[in-house]
Amino acid sequence: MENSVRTAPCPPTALATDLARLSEILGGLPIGIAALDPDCRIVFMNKALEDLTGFTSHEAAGIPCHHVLRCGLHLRGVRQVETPGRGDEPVKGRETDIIDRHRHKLPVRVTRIDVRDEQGVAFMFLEAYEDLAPLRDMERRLKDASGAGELISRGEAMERIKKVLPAIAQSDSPVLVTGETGTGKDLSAQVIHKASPRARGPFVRVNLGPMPEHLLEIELYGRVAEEGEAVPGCFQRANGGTLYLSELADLPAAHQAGLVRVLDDQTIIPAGSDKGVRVNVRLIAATHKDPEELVRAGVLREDLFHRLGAVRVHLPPLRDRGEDVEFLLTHFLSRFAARFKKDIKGFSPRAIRILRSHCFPGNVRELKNIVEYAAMICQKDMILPAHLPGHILAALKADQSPASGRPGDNRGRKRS
Ligand SMILES: Nc1ncnc2c1ncn2[C@@H]1O[C@H](COP(=O)(O)OP(=O)(O)OP(=O)(O)O)[C@@H](O)[C@H]1O
Repeated sequence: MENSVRTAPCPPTALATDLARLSEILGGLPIGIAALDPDCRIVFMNKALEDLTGFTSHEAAGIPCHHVLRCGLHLRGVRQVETPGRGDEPVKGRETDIIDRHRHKLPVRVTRIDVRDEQGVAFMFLEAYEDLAPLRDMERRLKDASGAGELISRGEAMERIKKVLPAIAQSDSPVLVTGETGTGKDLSAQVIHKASPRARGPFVRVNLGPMPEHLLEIELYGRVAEEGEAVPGCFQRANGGTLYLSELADLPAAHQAGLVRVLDDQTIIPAGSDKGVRVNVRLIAATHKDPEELVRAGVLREDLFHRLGAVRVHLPPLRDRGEDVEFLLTHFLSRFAARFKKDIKGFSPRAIRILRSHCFPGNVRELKNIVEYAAMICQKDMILPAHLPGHILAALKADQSPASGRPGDNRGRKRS
């Protein structure tokens, strides 16, 4: 404080002593505090602001504030510095960004108060800087949990499933998610993770689709440093969180046996090592095939199926979800219209008839893609048949042909 008082031209001596006391008190506050003189030079900064800016109070004393407090408040417009007490609006809880010691933008909330003498003349300004980064981070996490990652539905089939997901999330058992492609297996796994006590841990997604054996081994269990650079496997990357393995049926039998061992003792052995590494991972596996049939065909090991299948979530195809189709069409249309900044009010009766009669072999993914395409090319306030992708109209025509014997309804068609 001594040095800060030294460079402040205005405060009377009594105040200098007061400031020394004040800085001692302000030093312990978790928000950044700066005192400025009437020329907007730094008089002192407390510890929190020193940590944020990377300047000590001693270094900053006497320097024009915009060199140290590099935020919108001090670097805006023609006047460069918004001068306190000279006709500018009062600064009370103003949200802006400040450049921190690492040259990163940090969101802050700034409040400024005038310190006045007996005549009411402001001779000093105190500014408080609240770090909003933790708040923004929490807002982002809440948005992720309830916004983009939400399973949208209205029909009974999905509502029933959504009701049991929170209970599944609370248990730590492995889960097997089944359902055709695009029914939301990956999304359901994310929902389970986000609602579970592991939500703060990582969610790691691995596609077990075709991969050479030796790479699969490394992808699953990692590699120790002796064989080159150490590579953490997906179990290590997911430590403390959830590992989502899609396309379980593509996992070769030898690796399935390894997976059973990991599920039993939560220990992995990285390639190039003979030492086990303990991991704390919840496993969610998925397949778009019928797991019982896979066991019968010898593709899925029975012991793995029993460990994974104790908790099962089966997502029905979209064609069996009744009112979900229209609900999802409306939901995605409002989302994409907003994203493309278009004022599209809905679907024309004919467009909705066509969509209603489509079987959506790609399920929700296909529906979402169709709406995205239609919203992108639509220049009217309504989605018309002409805005729908060609394959929908072609499928409709094929179904309407006399040879099909099904005039205009292709809902019963299953994905091949
Ligand atoms: N009920 C739903 N509400 C909102 N979006 C959904 C829903 N179901 C699926 N989606 C969206 O559809 C797309 C496909 O979903 P997801 O990847 O979860 O399906 P999947 O069953 O895992 O597919 P695949 O087996 O092909 O990997 C994603 O963009 C997902 O966000």
